[in-house]
Amino acid sequence: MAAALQTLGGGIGITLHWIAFTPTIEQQATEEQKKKWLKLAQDVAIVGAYAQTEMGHGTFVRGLETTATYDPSTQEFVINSPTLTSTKWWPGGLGKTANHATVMAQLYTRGKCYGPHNFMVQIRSLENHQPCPGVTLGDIGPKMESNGNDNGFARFDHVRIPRENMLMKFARVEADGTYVQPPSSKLAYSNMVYLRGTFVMSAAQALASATTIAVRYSCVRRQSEMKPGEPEPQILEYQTQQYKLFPQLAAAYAFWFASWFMTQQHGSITGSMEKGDMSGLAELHALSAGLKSYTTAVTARGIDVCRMACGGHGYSHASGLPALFGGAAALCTAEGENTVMMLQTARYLVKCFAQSQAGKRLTGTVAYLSAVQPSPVAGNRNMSDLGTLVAAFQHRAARMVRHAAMQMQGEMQKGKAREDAWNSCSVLLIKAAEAHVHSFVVRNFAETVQTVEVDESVRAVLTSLCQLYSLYGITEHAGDFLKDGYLTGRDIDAASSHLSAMLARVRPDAVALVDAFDLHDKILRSVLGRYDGRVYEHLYEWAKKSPLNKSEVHESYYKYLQPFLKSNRAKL
Ligand SMILES: CC/C=C\C/C=C\C/C=C\C/C=C\C/C=C\C/C=C\CC/C=C/C(=O)SCCNC(=O)CCNC(=O)[C@H](O)C(C)(C)COP(=O)(O)OP(=O)(O)OC[C@H]1O[C@@H](n2cnc3c(N)ncnc32)[C@H](O)[C@@H]1OP(=O)(O)O
Ligand SMILES: Cc1cc2nc3c(=O)[nH]c(=O)nc-3n(C[C@H](O)[C@H](O)[C@H](O)COP(=O)(O)OP(=O)(O)OC[C@H]3O[C@@H](n4cnc5c(N)ncnc54)[C@H](O)[C@@H]3O)c2cc1C
Repeated sequence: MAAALQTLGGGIGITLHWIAFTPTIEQQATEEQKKKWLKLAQDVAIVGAYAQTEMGHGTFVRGLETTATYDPSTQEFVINSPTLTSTKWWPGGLGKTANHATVMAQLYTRGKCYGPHNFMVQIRSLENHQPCPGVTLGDIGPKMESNGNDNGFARFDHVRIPRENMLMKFARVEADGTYVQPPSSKLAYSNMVYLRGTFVMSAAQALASATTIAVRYSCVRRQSEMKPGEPEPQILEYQTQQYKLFPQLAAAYAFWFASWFMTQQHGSITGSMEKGDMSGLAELHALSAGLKSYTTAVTARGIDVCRMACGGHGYSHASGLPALFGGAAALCTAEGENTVMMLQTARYLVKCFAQSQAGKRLTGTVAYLSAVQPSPVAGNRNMSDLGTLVAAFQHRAARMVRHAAMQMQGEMQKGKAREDAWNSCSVLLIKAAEAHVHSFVVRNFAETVQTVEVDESVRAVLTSLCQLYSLYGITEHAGDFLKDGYLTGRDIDAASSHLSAMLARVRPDAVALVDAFDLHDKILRSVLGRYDGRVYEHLYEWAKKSPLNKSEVHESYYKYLQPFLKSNRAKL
């Protein structure tokens, strides 16, 4: 049943029950509270939404307006939407599906505000699914994609909930209204860190889906003449088609491996946090925010490249690519808008750079910032060597982080306030953070292909894919590598020719590489990407099922076209 609900479309949105509501109980509820709600959620005996974003605030969580005011006389919290802009807006499943929600609200007790905290609120009757007293619910209307999901709105008119409905694993309010501080105020945000981490795998899956569709179709589709008089070639024989698709295919593998690292990091750091060691939280936040931002942005662009590479049929919903693009586009905004998330990573990098300047030895994903020499040693580099490529990306990132941080220091030395200096350098900061995440993805890709337990012939293919991904990144951002002479023009030319060689080397394994994602036709939902390659027959069958083909002459002819034609003919 639960699995069936997961796939239900048509106004039933249960995705967020699984990826946000239930994990929030797991991560933010006490053991007592888990006994009350966790099994109900896991067995889908209740259906929940994660209600944080409001009409007026999504990014700035500290600016949320919904209030939860503690009433010690009844030991209840009063949940209220004081303004129109405080209306909860966007949460998946909130409109028509969920009967519970974890509501993020500003906590007030004894007249003082303690900032955003999570509260469990029943929003619909378990008997007849009608909204509970004081709760107004609805769907926010059609969206770019995912219209099977009822992203909804909710308003609360002084809705009373028991004190025990505050998720109190970290912070709590005692019966007399005393607020007990959490180890870190950011622990209330821990589920967002978790969800951002899962978006890295969603991005990898989405890009894997798109490249599977486009590569398979590019082997079915024959078009034009490569040589006069010869049969039309598979469009995948064109180097331009390989240049479009293979870097996206390589990125899908890169992001898949990055999501493995993200999952492992999340597990290990949250494990330490359970024992009271918060030292890894900052790195976890910076990594999850940066990887989510970088992988979802590259994925959305990459899916559209795959769509365009499939010509007109790529633009049809039969391809599955428009829906994938719409979904991936959502990942760029949801769970922390990409710009804001990359700025969070930049904030961490500037902090680490300052620590490194003060002599601290950096560790983890920023360790390279301490190690990289500012003065580059130019020379003929072996641009097919993975170690050389990784070092180039780390040098680029270190240079850009140093440049952005020094620019900011310069602005402050001119008398600017830190916040103004930050804002006037934020484009540089974003580019530096992107370079940092890019270097992490390349390094992780290289380390994974060198250590993953596979047959040596498979390792050789993965190594070519990693070289292709890295060389593509260098040629696409050549200026960053040339700027301080770390790479020379000859190096960039060498990178370009190696990239061409990699395109040709990956070509024979391209179909095997997408088949390895093992995405069933039922998941791909694409006529172009069918495993059996029978595109044309199924394209025709798909079109015949179009609602417009239910009648030979559509009713619109009689309503509009016929009278219009008649009146025009009458004027002749
Ligand atoms: C095989 C299948 C094939 C394909 C299928 C796959 C994919 C298909 C394609 C797509 C998928 C399909 C459809 C897509 C549809 C929908 C997507 C699915 C689900 C959507 C779910 C979405 C849910 C949500 O959006 S929930 C709401 C999310 N909201 C946010 O994320 C809000 C973002 N804002 C914030 O987090 C914060 O406001 C902030 C920006 C971080 C600022 O916080 P704050 O102002 O408090 O902090 P400061 O910036 O001042 O920094 C202070 C200090 O705190 C540290 N900090 C901040 N946050 C954290 C944190 N989370 N953890 C730890 N530390 C944190 C920060 O670093 C500072 O530290 P220092 O002072 O030391 O520097
Ligand atoms: C498909 C989908 C599903 C969603 N599901 C949920 C859900 O289940 N639960 C939930 O609570 N929310 C959900 N959301 C809401 C989502 O979390 C917010 O849309 C997101 O956090 C962005 O906030 P916003 O929409 O208010 O945009 P804003 O924060 O207003 O951002 C608008 C623009 O302003 C820029 N900006 C904002 N702040 C800064 C800054 N400090 N520096 C630089 N630029 C800045 C942003 O970069 C962005 O370009 C969903 C959204 C979508 C699209």
